[in-house]
Amino acid sequence: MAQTPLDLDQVLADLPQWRAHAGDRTAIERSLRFADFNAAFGFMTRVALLAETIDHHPEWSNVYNRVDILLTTHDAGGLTERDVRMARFIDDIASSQGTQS
Ligand SMILES: C[C@H](O)[C@H](O)[C@H]1CNC2=NC(N)=NC(=O)C2=N1
Repeated sequence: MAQTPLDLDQVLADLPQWRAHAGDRTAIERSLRFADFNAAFGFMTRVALLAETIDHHPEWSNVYNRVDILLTTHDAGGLTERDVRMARFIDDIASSQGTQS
């Protein structure tokens, strides 16, 4: 579902733990480190359940206890409220489970 893209700087101003993607797409990124693979995969499972619920999916990779996440809305060619909602959800979980790396 297409939506009007949000301004990158305004999104980042509200999400201090996220950074701008340094590529040719408008996207935000956050890297997290957990205690171990079990904790990292548990986090990914919780995010995956939200992703299916709101039909909005992160681009991410996992190596042992590390999860690198990129958020953007492909359908809109930029950032939308769905990315902000996903980022806030991730921040909430990470504040109790993960650490920034
Ligand atoms: C058909 C389906 O609703 C779309 O492809 C959804 C699925 N998940 C998505 N996830 C993300 N990150 N961006 C999208 O534009 C998107 N679109």
